[in-house]
Amino acid sequence: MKTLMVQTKERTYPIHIGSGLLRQLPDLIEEAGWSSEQSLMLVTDDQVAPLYQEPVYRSLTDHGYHVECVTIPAGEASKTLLYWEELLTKCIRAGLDRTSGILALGGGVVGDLAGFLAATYMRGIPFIQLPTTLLAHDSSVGGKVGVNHPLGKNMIGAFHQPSMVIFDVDTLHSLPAREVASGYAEVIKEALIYDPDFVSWLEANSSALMKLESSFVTEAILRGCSVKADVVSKDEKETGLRAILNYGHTIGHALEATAGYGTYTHGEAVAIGMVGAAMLGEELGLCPPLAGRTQKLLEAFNLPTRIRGKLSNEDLMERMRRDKKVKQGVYTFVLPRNVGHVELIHGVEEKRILKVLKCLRGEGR
Ligand SMILES: NC(=O)c1ccc[n+]([C@@H]2O[C@H](COP(=O)([O-])OP(=O)(O)OC[C@H]3O[C@@H](n4cnc5c(N)ncnc54)[C@H](O)[C@@H]3O)[C@@H](O)[C@H]2O)c1
Ligand SMILES: O=C(O)C(=O)C[C@@H](O)[C@H](O)[C@H](O)COP(=O)(O)O
Ligand SMILES: [Zn+2]
Repeated sequence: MKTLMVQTKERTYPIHIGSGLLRQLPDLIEEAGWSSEQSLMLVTDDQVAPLYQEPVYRSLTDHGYHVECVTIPAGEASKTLLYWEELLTKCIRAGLDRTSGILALGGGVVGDLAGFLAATYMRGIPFIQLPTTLLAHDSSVGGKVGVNHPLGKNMIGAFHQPSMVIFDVDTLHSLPAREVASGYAEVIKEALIYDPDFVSWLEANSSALMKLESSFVTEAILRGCSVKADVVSKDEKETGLRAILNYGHTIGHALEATAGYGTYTHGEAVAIGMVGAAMLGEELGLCPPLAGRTQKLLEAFNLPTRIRGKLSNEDLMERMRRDKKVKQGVYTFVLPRNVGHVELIHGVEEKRILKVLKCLRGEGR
């Protein structure tokens, strides 16, 4: 098992990464000060439940915990206020109190929703992230929790740090290929924003990584989580630096919401968004040519690099105007300066974005 630490004002907590960790859950959560006197709620989705709920439930109840299990339908469409309210009702009915804890067993959807539940139930109770998707190496760390609104991604939420992240890499072997690829989009993002050597390593090892060869995937998760943990430790609430973790997300989030949640996976949308950001960086003369290299890297991980389907520019632009990084109504993007280095740029002209959207539809380059 490898352990990284996240150090924020709210709390310092470990990210444990390794094989067989779900079997060691009772011992690991004890490290976070949890004990069988607490009631627990285990939140998961209906695709993860048949795979991993039972062993987790059994190991905890065998150690004397009282555990209530709740399941949401799998997929982005469940990350809503409706399911949040339904889960709150279950917490109240189950009699959870301020000493209770929530376990989020699943991908980013479960983690964000269960985390928001933990942030808001009785004004905040502890929770532990048990990520089961590759993408969730990103979502489980850093305390951004929340739900979508029909008008925009993650528009409702909070910062609420988990007490611990326990990433059992064995769970990745049941992931559909599309979700493996999607998870690598955020790994590639972490490399592109922070670490040129990491980018070269991903380029050199895409084939082993896509096959989920154990030492490679563990290293990718460790390096990705290190970037995330470092950025979050320096700027927990996104007053500055943390915005770089949003690379590719201005276009990405607009695509997800406009196409309908779940049409693109989050990672696919971010992949297209990163190509768009590289094109925009080039268009504005901020960086040397990077879009081609970005695209090649994403393609090596079977990720899309062009917009598909009929999505209107008006709808996409409207979503981008509502992006959470926007201040004083001007379009705001995280854009590259070079490989491994990005910056937050306010006031990008509409005509430049429209030109990039045209390229992303395969009409310009
Ligand atoms: N909070 C953050 O900092 C942050 C960071 C990145 C992404 N996110 C959010 O995360 C969400 C995307 O997360 P995701 O990609 O994990 O999606 P997800 O949670 O929908 O999981 C993807 C699919 O994989 C299934 N699945 C999960 N684990 C599995 C396993 N081990 N074996 C088989 N199937 C499994 C799920 O049931 C689902 O169908 C988005 O809502 C995104 O906005 C949040
Ligand atoms: O942790 C962050 O900060 C990120 O931006 C990570 C992103 O990968 C993630 O998708 C996050 O949920 C986006 O945050 P948002 O504030 O743009 O909703
Ligand atoms: Zn993301």
